[in-house]
Amino acid sequence: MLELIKRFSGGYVRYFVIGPACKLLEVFFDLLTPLVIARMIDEGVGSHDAGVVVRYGVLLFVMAVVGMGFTLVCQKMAALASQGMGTAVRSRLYRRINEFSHAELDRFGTPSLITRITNDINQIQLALALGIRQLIRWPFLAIGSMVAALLIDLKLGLIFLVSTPLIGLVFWIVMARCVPYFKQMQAKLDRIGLITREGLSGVRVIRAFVREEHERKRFRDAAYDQAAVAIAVGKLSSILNPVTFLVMNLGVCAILWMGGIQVDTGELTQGEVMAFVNYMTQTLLSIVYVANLVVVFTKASASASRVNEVLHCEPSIVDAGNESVDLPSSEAVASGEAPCAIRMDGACFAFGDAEVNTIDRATLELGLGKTLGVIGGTGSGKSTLVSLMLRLYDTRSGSVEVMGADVRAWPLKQLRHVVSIVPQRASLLSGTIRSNLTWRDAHATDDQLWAALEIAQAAEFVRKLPQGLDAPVEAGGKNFSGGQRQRLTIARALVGDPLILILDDSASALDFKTDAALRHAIHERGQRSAAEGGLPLTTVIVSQRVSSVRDADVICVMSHGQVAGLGTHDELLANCPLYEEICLSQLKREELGGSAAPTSAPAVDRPTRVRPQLAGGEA
Ligand SMILES: Nc1ncnc2c1ncn2[C@@H]1O[C@H](COP(=O)(O)OP(=O)(O)OP(=O)(O)O)[C@@H](O)[C@H]1O
Repeated sequence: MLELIKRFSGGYVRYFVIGPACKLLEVFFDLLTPLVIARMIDEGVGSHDAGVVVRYGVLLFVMAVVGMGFTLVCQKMAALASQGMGTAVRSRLYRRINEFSHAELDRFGTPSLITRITNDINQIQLALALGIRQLIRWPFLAIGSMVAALLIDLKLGLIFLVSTPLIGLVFWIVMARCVPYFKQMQAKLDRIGLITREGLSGVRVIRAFVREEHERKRFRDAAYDQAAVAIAVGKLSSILNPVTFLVMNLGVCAILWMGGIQVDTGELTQGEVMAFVNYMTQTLLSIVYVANLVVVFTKASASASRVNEVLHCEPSIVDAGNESVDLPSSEAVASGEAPCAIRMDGACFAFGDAEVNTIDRATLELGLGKTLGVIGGTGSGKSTLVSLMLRLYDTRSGSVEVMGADVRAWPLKQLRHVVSIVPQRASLLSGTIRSNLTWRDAHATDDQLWAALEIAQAAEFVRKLPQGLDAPVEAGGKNFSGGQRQRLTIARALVGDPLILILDDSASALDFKTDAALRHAIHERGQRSAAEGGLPLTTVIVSQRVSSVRDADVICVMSHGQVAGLGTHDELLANCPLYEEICLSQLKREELGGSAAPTSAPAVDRPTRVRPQLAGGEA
């Protein structure tokens, strides 16, 4: 917590000074009040002098108004500092999360990051506001009241010296037991967040599979789990108030009893006894508030360590800070001297600290303008393989090169402008079609957007929308069908003229005809840019469908994270049993043979070098 305050309190130091200073002045008036009341009783009430009572009454009123003025200033300072600092921490946290590579996002998990940026920062803001408003007030009020009481009468003060440590001890014992529960409560909140998020985002499929009861139970269990911890804390702390008030009231009784005797003997006045009772109440109530502050600060400290954990986590994928990578010239492409568009050499990758590689010694080369098809069973590593090509993850060993330069040497922005991916899950943000299409190029013209929509086979349905490019897109694109969402995300990836386009199973919701038309249009677009003197478009198509990859220049067959086969459709049919098996599971044998000429006619003279590598790494 202190670390966050040190780091983010920069522009708010004055609020941290003025706020507590005002509070101190307010405490001064609070301490003075019992003395004024004592005078009012002794000098006014005791002698039946209404004038004196009114005078002291006016004084008390003025003190209350001035005290309230200080309170208001302090409240304002607390609000400005806590909201300002909270916003600064939240912005920094959000920035840091955006810097994270997929590895860090996997490590923390989205629900936990959401809880940290919302609930945890709220706890910190609450603690900051209460800190400014009350951290000074209650300890000073407690100590001040005790000192004032002892100054009035030392003997009666002994009651303070017994009751205050007694209550302090009870608080200490209870708090020591409660504190460990607070951390648990935050973790349990994370779980509730996770289940809520899964349940709400997957509500359609949950209903389709009649899993409502199961999901309700899962949520109920998580909520009860969290409630159990909260109840345990509640039970422990429930003894605090009764004990405090018991001790306080016993103390008041003792003061009235012993004070009464002293009033009889003339050692004390009635007003002083009343002042004593007020100070006693103030002291013990202060301890209650201090204990509440301890609870708030303990929770905030648990939250602060969760926020710090994210802030201290360095993104594993950072820009090397290099100048931009030079792209091959069209002359180099024409003369066949251009480097490969993509080259992997023994690339290995594993998620987190896993011992087994998810991608194991992947080696392949793809010439500029060529098409790579990636096929394989579910979970064989297709998506992970292509995510290495735009450095969403870093390899453990081996290398990945794009246009002849290691992906680590590329400025990330340039790499991700050159390589454009359409992820497996079509993701659209609320806004308009235009705002979703211009992610890669904010200045794209309408003509460019329509051209991308045409290639993505999306122009027809967008044209039918009354607002066209400005048609609204709801959160997650839920006002579009799965196939329409996929086509819009493909169009988005095409805007800004990428040189390498990766389609990660992103046409799965399209019918076969539209899928074929899409691949044809992408190929034509590559041909056009090459003919116009630009660099040809290189395409990577990840798919479970043989029909989507069979015409690719190179097909990479993935199995258990390894490249089990690499070659054209015909070559693989001849030498990769796994590929043949996949083909036969989707096509009749007579549909397999004598593959048609590739639709993606070579755009460059440089042939794609094929290095088949069988499962287990043997060549
Ligand atoms: N974020 C992750 N953390 C840990 N393991 C993961 C993660 N993402 C994927 N995996 C695992 O890595 C393996 C490869 O996953 P990947 O998504 O690359 O497979 P895929 O071939 O694309 O599958 P599919 O065709 O079903 O999309 C799987 O076993 C999967 O469980």
